[in-house]
Amino acid sequence: MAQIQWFPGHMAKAKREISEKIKVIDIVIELVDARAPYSSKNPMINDIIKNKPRLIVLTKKDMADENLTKQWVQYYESLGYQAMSVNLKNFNEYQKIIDKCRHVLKEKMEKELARGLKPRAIRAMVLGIPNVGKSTFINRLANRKATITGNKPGVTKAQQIIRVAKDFELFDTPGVLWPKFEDEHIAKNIAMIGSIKQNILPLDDLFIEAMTYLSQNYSSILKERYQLEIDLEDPDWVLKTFDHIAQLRKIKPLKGETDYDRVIELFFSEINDGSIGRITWEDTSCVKD
Ligand SMILES: Nc1nc2c(ncn2[C@@H]2O[C@H](COP(=O)(O)OP(=O)(O)OP(=O)(O)O)[C@@H](O)[C@H]2O)c(=O)[nH]1
Repeated sequence: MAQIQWFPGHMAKAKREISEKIKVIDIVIELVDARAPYSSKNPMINDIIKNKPRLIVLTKKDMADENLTKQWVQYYESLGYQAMSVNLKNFNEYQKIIDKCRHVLKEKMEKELARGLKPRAIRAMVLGIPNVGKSTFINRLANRKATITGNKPGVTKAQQIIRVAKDFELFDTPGVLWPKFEDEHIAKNIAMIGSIKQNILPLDDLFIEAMTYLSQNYSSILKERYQLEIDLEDPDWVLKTFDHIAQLRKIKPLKGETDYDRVIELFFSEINDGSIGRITWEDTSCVKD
């Protein structure tokens, strides 16, 4: 779960460090969370990475709504980016990511060879806001086959470039970027996907927002998981929802009242571990810029 507190100083430092590293890489692998593929993007990413080739990877596709994931991949492709969705817990997916990077850079590498330059490995860097799977991605590839290729010019000692395939190298630390904080819709979504601590926002509000969204978009999940049907027209729907879940899950009352905090805790733990079902918190109509 995300722990970073972002201050202007942190943001400037992250931006500076990434801009520096970008100089020695061929491609940026931008990870976003498939459950909120717009809200989990860094607001300044275009400015930070400029025209560097980029692959947008929607992670956690196993936790997201399949149809919406397709829609989002198509959306990013329609903007001219290479995009794909993956489940980083599945090792087979990693090869697809590397293949896609090779595809993106095919022409560039061929041109280099034609100019008489020595064949060399593609060099990539992983970027993304907290909790989108950056460490999972790097660690998994590194454990498989990690050869430290030593310090290269422009790379500080603490940061190594690791070779993960014959023709593919990766920075062993990711670029951690800040999320968009500016509007409530986005703050809610990044809380839902664990990129900011959920308790930064009032949890009861977040619970109500989530239940409203689920009843409008995923009523079948509510029915299946909690045998719950919400009537948003009913002025008492919130209290009824709390009572229903408390009863269903046998949550002990607290001083004769429903233990609201326990219900909220249980609900968010099921959201966080994905046991609630596959949910995406936004479709492409939410894009503003
Ligand atoms: N189900 C599922 N879980 C994933 C996937 N990718 C990552 N995770 C899980 O998501 C959580 C966060 O992954 P990390 O790799 O720590 O994410 P990060 O971007 O490095 O996070 P920070 O260190 O906060 O910047 C971990 O519990 C991972 O196991 C995925 O594709 N599917």
